Amino acid sequence: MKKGNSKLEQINTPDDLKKFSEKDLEQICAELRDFIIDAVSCNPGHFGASLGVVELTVALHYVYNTPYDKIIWDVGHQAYGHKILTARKNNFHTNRKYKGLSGFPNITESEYDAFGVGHSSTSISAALGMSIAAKANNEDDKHVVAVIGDGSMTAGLAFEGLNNLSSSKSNMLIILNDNNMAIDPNTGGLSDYLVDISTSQTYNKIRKEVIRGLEKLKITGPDSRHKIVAINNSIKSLLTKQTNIFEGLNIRYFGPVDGHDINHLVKVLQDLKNIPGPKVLHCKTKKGKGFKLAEENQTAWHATGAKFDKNTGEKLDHTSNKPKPPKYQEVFGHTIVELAEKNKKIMGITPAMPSGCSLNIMMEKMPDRAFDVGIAEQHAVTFSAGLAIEGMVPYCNIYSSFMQRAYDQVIHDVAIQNLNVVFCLDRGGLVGADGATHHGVYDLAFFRPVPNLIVSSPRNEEELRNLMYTAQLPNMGPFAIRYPRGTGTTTQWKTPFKKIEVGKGEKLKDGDDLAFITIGPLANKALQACHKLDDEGISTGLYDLRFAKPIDEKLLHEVFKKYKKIITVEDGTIIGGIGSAVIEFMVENGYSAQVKKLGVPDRFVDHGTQTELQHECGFDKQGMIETAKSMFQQP
Ligand SMILES: Cc1ncc(C[n+]2csc(CCOP(=O)(O)OP(=O)(O)O)c2C)c(N)n1
Ligand SMILES: CC(=O)[C@@H](O)[C@H](O)COP(=O)(O)O
Ligand SMILES: [Mg+2]
Repeated sequence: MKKGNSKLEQINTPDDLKKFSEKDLEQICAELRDFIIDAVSCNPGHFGASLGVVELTVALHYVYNTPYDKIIWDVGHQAYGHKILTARKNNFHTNRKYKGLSGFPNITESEYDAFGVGHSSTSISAALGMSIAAKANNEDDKHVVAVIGDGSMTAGLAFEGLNNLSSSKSNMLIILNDNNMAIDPNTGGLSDYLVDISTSQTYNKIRKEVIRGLEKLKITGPDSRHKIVAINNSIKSLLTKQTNIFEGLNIRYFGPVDGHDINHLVKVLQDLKNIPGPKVLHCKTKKGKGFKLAEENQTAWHATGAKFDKNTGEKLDHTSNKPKPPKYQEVFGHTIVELAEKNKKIMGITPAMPSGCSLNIMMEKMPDRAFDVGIAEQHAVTFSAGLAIEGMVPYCNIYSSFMQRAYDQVIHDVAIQNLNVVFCLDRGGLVGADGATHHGVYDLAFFRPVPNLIVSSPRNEEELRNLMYTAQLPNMGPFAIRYPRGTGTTTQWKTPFKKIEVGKGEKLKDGDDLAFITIGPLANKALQACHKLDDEGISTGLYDLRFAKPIDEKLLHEVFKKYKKIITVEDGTIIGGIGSAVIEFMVENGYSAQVKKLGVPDRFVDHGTQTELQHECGFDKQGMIETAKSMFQQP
């Protein structure tokens, strides 16, 4: 778009947008789409979802009086257009960067971000709360809109919201953004059902049969036309009620509408503003709309890991061509297949993250033994419990931060019954650009108090394999293996399986003055810190716990007998993690030492690269060295 002709250039807030006439909206949508493509091509982030809701975004801000009216974007990975139209266009280039804009709506960032999101399926419940609060605050003119995708609609939480909404007097609107995709193809009956109500096959089929029946009874004809229309209407309302899940719940259903027809969307939303009671607008959209490659390969373009050429789509990944270590998720994906080939009881479960956690490798090779259960973390855990109680060995892979959803199921359905469910917690630790909602930093602290549960974290890829192998050996019970986002350290990871003794840590280096106690891959950075400190005259030891539970008491006795200065290091909260465990051990066993805990402090950590965030929290190599030195400077 040439300078001067651009309308988007003149828009900084929704009020600016409203100054344009409806006939300008198509051009504004095209410019907004280009802006998103341009921005994400230079600064990687979520992509397809935002492209798919460009028209919806423009229509919503055109029709509603934001920020007074509330729009709640479920998950929030589709809200780039919303951010650009709400006073953040000029710093959108900082999206997901350290100290820059958040990749998700965030109430501290903008008054237009009505509710903080990142985890899915919260929008209906939050919108209902906000709409009831509006009534209580005498803001009867306030509109509340939840925008939720078909994938997010599969979660139990969304249905809990719907159930509550159905018996309320709220006027809120749910926009069901149906692109028939989650990150991977959406799974389960709901997505089929949405296709079904879109084409209204059931309604049309029954209607035709009824009309044929009436014709046979010879009550059709010109003079009985009005009767037929009346019968037709009552059949329609009956059938819609019976065949439409929302109508069946007393939530009026409108649609499906073409979510890319901006002018029609504006009209529909204007009409819906005047319709009281809870309602759903079913909007059909295409994920990746307007960028051919993203339309064709929606999973790969859900989020762009690297910069790309916006004309060709070619990824501009300038890292060297040397063989790279695999990502931890890939080690999981290949190893589970190897183990499942040997142990026929092994099954794989993921709640909607098959390509994210690499269970897709098993799903392809063993479709009857690997399941994507939709965005349904709670169900994933209890489903795994059901498999385990009948003798299967389920590997339930859930991103650490999404596991927060299923805590009760871990305790109630798995741990109390001591079932051999293997929890593979991918994305343990600070994850980087997704920020506070996605950091997997609570798992060590929330799993440690659960009886029966083994809590482990491998130092490298080889150990991940061996822990996965160990977890399926007889009489193991619930077994959690937590590993980080990203790559490990070696290309030589595919070694023969070896059992790791449960609860056994490892001394990695001997020293005299100070000991580091770590868990997970941070041991590798701690080792570098040790060498540097040794060079500078502080003789350091290094101990990798490997298990947060059961903790290696023998190893800890050895440490506390030898050292009076100890630093614990973990990529997790310093409250409740291994630092806390070590101090508990010290107190319970009557030792005294100066112990410093490094890890995620007692506050929420925003987004940035993993390196930047570890540095900010003070548990990178430099933080370890500085903390160690400071312990020798203090009286
Ligand atoms: C509780 C939870 N589980 C998993 C995810 C990971 N996740 C993010 S977006 C997404 C798919 C969402 O699909 P949909 O709602 O249809 O949105 P679309 O991307 O199709 O616009 C998933 C599984 C999440 N954010 N929150
Ligand atoms: C929005 C969301 O929750 C996911 O798209 C998440 O950002 C994926 O993270 P990974 O890139 O670590 O798979
Ligand atoms: Mg979708």
